[in-house]
Amino acid sequence: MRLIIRDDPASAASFIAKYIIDRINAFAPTSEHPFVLGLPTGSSPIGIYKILVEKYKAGEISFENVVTFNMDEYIGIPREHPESYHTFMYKHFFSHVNVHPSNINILNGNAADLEAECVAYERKIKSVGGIDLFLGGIGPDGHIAFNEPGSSLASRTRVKTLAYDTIIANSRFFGNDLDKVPKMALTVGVQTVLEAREVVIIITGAHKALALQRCIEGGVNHMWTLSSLQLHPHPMIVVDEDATLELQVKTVKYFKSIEQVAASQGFEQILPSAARTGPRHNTAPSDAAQIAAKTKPQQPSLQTKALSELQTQSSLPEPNSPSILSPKPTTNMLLNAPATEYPVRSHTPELVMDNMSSRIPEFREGDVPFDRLEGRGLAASQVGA
Ligand SMILES: N[C@@H]1[C@@H](O)[C@H](O)[C@@H](COP(=O)(O)O)O[C@@H]1O
Repeated sequence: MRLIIRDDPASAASFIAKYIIDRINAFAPTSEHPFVLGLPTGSSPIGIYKILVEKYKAGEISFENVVTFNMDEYIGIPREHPESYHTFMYKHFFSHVNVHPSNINILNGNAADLEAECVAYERKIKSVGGIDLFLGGIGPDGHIAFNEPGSSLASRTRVKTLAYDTIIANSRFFGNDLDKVPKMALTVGVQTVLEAREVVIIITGAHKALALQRCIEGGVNHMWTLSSLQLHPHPMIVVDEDATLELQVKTVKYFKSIEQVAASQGFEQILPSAARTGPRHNTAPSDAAQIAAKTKPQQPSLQTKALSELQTQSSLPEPNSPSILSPKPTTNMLLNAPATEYPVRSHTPELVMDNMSSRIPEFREGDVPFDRLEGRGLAASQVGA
């Protein structure tokens, strides 16, 4: 788990936008091998979309070969409704960048058969090779997408009844009239999110501080569905200072120090490599090897070996089609990483100056360092050195 803490919502958004741009550019997507991006709605990601649009206009990123999947959509309001998630996405992002309309996927909350719509969505995600990076936000009750408290942690895309808290929270977009807020939605499931190769979450504001605390310092729990991220190999949560208000001071200090120390020592965010996730259905082994080569392996010989081992065993069985009543979670390929694989790490876009090492007393000759940390300072002679 990486928890990136920034002063304010704008700095958190800037961090994530830069991170996504770096990831897409490093991936170098093509039409045969597109980058698959999961996207959220809500007020929290608006700042991220704004920067992505600016950077697209400045020529720093292209969405030409990016396929998108949105997290959720209300049931029963027209797609043209000002508060539909279709409208939101076109207003804040899609209308301003070069993503192909045919590469945009948003659940249809007016489908004649809503359950078939959900099954088809999961199938479509699999058909493009899975989601490379799922960006998300949370509700004040810790829900991710519309996976309300009590949602199964094995859930997949499905019809969901909204919790009263969510209806109240979202009524601000419907003239504060609870009756106008849709009571149901289509949403990707917790398992759908967990199967993304990377998950990046933005959380800002004091009203989400309790949720962040429960999700990070508490156990994995279906009442705070974001806590399921503890089971993901590469989760990154980016927050502002207000969102940390319920965390223990030592938790905040620790995560801040991770960022600084890890960057200085070369242990930044682990990226899902081709070897870790397995070749895509439509990716020839030679392409997969090229992708692995592009991601700056630290020990190429081991990584290449792991990749070729994976390729020989990688006729992964085609997953059975999930169904709403009997979701059959496919084996999480992320957890099948060969033990011999060396991690590939991302570059941290910006650092904050908080270094845990500055709080550790300097070592003086004759000291036993571990005892100094305990404040007991035994001389070397006392331990027979
Ligand atoms: N379904 C969406 C979530 O995906 C989103 O994370 C949440 C938070 O929205 P906001 O960022 O406006 O607080 O709103 C809705 O419930």
